[in-house]
Amino acid sequence: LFPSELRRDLRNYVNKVVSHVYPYVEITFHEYQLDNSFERSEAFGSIERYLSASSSKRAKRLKANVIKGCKSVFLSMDENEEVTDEFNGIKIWWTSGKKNNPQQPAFFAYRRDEEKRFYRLTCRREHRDIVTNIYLKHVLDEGEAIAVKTRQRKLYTNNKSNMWSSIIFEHPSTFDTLAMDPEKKEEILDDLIAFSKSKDYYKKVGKSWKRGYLLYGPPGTGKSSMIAAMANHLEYDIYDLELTSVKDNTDLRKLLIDTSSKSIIVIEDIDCSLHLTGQRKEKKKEESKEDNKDPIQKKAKEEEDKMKKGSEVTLSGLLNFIDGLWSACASERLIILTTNYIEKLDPALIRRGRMDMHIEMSYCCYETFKVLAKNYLDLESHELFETISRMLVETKMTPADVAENLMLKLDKENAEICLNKLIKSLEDAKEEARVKALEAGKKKEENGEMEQENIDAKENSVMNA
Ligand SMILES: Nc1ncnc2c1ncn2[C@@H]1O[C@H](COP(=O)(O)OP(=O)(O)OP(=O)(O)O)[C@@H](O)[C@H]1O
Ligand SMILES: [Mg+2]
Repeated sequence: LFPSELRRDLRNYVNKVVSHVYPYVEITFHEYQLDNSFERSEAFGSIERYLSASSSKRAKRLKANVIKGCKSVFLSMDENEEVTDEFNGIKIWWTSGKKNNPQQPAFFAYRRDEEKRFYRLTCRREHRDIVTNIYLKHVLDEGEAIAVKTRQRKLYTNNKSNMWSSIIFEHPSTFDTLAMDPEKKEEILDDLIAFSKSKDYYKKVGKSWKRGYLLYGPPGTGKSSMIAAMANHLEYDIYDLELTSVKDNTDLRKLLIDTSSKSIIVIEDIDCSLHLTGQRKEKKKEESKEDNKDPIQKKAKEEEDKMKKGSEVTLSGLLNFIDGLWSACASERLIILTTNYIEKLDPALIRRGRMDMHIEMSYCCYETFKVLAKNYLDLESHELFETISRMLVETKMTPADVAENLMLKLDKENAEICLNKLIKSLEDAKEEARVKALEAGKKKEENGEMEQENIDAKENSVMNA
């Protein structure tokens, strides 16, 4: 009856009128933003998690997904279900649905139906600003937080072919089981929590969202345990970077770009990895010699040097990374270096700003011992504690050694036997230290005598001459 043009005009007109009086705003979030996109929309995932956590109690028809390798069941709203949410007294409606797209090209036809899903938010028009500016951010943040909590965390290591391979990370160490000075522990915890919450702050000051910790101290004082405790506390993944199997700076960069957000990048025993220490100083010397050479020649020389050395990661490559040049592409990372010898490291590597916090893990003190006694023996106090406290001042013993003594190994062992075992070990250690000191003293004396003899001999020869 109607000419098609007129019909179209009329429909447009009706739509306009309806949208003018219709008091609601609708926003749709598709699972795949573009029809030809393979990448699942992050927002969709966050909304799904948010709704399943906050509204699934209210939705009547739910869909269960069992996550692979995980024992929990993940409930989400079924299709065409509606739930309401409240935010600051505002009512928001969410519906889930499926998009039917008959014109979908055959190429994408293998996609399962459920992969064309969407969530639609409806709110009153006058709430539009609050919903788009504040509520949606809240939903996305919450959704992301849920994802972090429920995901299985991984421990990644780099292999020879310059890729990360992962296993599930299940280290039992936590800040509760970590034995160290309680004040220091508190300080570290506060620092970590402040970091994990300061996304906006880092953005504001234009820094990439990362933080560096240097853990140093003798073997067996809990450096690796501390890293595991940090990862457990923040629920981050760990990337354990073995620098010696990274070929050169380019490979290093690639590995680093491959790391995900919310992770800790760990380089253990940095003093043993490569010749990072002092290398820069040598280079500087060379450079000043070559300052008057023209740049092309210089570059050629550098390349040649690199080839000769069989190309490897350099200190400056590592510094570049730590400075966030390459970590700028993604955020929320901790970088942790550990070493047994802090004095061996190039100061450039550990200056403040690169390594924000230097944490010393040291020999067992009384406070440390008390935590271990509580963890291993369930003991808060005992008459032998005083003796042990005194002995720990006199004798250096690592928490690892103390823990070893406190471990209940045989059925017949009890707390008192363990404490006595520890006292015995402390006595032995003290004796050992005494003998060592004596020997060292003797050697020094001998050396001193020898030097004196040398001087005497020289004087004699001068006199004779
Ligand atoms: N501070 C500590 N609190 C609790 N347990 C500790 C502590 N220090 C050491 N241990 C115990 O000793 C073991 C070895 O500690 P850890 O591997 O953390 O030492 P480390 O400092 O990393 O040593 P290394 O320098 O040799 O790598 C741990 O498995 C843990 O059980
Ligand atoms: Mg270690």
